[in-house]
Amino acid sequence: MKIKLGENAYGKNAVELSKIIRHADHHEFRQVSVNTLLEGDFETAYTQGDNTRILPTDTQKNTVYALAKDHFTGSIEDFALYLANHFTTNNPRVHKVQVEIQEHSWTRMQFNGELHPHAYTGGGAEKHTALILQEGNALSVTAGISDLLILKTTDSAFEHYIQDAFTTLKPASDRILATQCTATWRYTKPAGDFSALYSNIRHTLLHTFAHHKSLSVQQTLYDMGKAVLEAYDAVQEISLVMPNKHHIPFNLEPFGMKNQNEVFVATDAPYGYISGTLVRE
Ligand SMILES: O=c1[nH]c(=O)c2[nH]c(=O)[nH]c2[nH]1
Repeated sequence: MKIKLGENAYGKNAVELSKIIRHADHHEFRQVSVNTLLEGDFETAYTQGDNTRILPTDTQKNTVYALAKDHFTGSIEDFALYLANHFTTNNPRVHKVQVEIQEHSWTRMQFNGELHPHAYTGGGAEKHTALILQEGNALSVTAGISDLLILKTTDSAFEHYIQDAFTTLKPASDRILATQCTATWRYTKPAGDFSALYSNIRHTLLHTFAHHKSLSVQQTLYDMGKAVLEAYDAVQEISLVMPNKHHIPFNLEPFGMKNQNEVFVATDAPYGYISGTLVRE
């Protein structure tokens, strides 16, 4: 029997890095988690235990911290591009590099309308994400938001679906719409003002979610993605995952009370899983 090595890659995951950027009048605090992944001419490491071509994952981790000192000064996209380029140009055995960064959101405290110079509150689960793929000179930049918890208390319905022998769901003309949204979008070019693009795209996603009259999560997902592609030429395509975090009306009739769409059971599981990618035709 002949066996050969198929696809393979190696790198360091969850390199947890925080940084203070000291500006004249305030401290900027950043916290990221970095994954590096190398693909290339590493077959003999797997087949023969020959490590002579291997850049250890420990060194990859050290490289992230060392290069952060002077090169993590702006967006996570730019830092990931710098890291990918470093691994590509310094390691001829590497054919493809993937650098993935997740940034935790920290916001400066505000008192009497003034931002505090060095005290922060955490932003919960929401993260800004970036993924760089570099293959020689070819680069792709994908950015995104993960775990964006959003909810609206009206302007959401779900009706006119299939009714079969197992249907118990009641049509809802006015329901809570809640999701922990993950959005990822690929940029057309590997350069740009990625920080400004990120906050503008985030704003467009939120604005569309808030202002649109939803007939389903599927329709809301489509409208959010469409709004981004219409507003930003820099975005080539966008994917959204929007789990439906159900809030189910609680039956108050046994207590002689009418539930006027006010009291709900918030459920974790099971949950609806709605996803979609929007592309330019
Ligand atoms: O927006 C929704 N889409 C569905 O596909 C679905 N299915 C369901 O039970 N509730 C909902 N809501």
